[in-house]
Amino acid sequence: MARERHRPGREAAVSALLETVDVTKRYLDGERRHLAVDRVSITIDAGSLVALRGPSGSGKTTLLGLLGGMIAPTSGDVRVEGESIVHLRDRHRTELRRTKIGFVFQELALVPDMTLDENVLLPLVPTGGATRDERARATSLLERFGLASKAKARASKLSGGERQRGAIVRALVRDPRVLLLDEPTAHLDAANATEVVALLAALRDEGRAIVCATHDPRLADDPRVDRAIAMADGRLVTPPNG
Ligand SMILES: Nc1ncnc2c1ncn2[C@@H]1O[C@H](COP(=O)(O)OP(=O)(O)OP(=O)(O)O)[C@@H](O)[C@H]1O
Repeated sequence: MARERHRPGREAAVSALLETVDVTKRYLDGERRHLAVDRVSITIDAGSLVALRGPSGSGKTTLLGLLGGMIAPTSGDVRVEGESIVHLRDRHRTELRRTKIGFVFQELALVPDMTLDENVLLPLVPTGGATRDERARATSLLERFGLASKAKARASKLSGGERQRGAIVRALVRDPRVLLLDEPTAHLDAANATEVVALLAALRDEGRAIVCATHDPRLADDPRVDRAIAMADGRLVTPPNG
């Protein structure tokens, strides 16, 4: 089921930031082929918070990976700000991913033996480390997310909620316009889940496109979510762009 919320006065600011056109991903699993995402066309606007829901194995994580250029499609197109990322050379795709897209994926959790501030600056290491502005930005993000006092704590000593907020800060350190999150409220208690949803809504209000794969009704049914899109067997259950 796709659900749309109308926000009066927001139309002028809205424009397509992310788009897939008939995108398909087929995994080769030994001799077997598995169709994880099947001809999905979806448009995600700037300034929108989207929940992607569906049963386990329906293709949510794969679609997130396709949207972020981390997974190469078998066919179809993926566009960021109107530019196809499918045919970009690897170097350009990596650069685009670094600058425009933030990921918070379950398997990319914080490094337990590093401090929170080291974790947050980690995405900047491949390009020569943080500049003074980037350090200042990381500090102000940690403050904004209520983590300033934990900056020097090892990630292994943080609570689940602090780790999740820390992972979101890390994804924001380059100030991307697109944020993709896999199960951002899983394993959080009610108070922490509510806080994460409020933070995502605030980041949406700054004009970002935010897509969350989620099983969690505390997120998918929250009134601050603009669209809840359901997947089943690799397909969108209802038209996504209405
Ligand atoms: N690397 C892979 N190789 C082979 N099959 C894969 C691979 N990754 C995912 N799949 C299969 O593709 C299908 C979709 O997986 P995906 O992880 O996208 O689903 P999901 O909706 O995110 O599930 P969950 O909610 O459990 O995370 C599943 O059947 C899965 O087993």
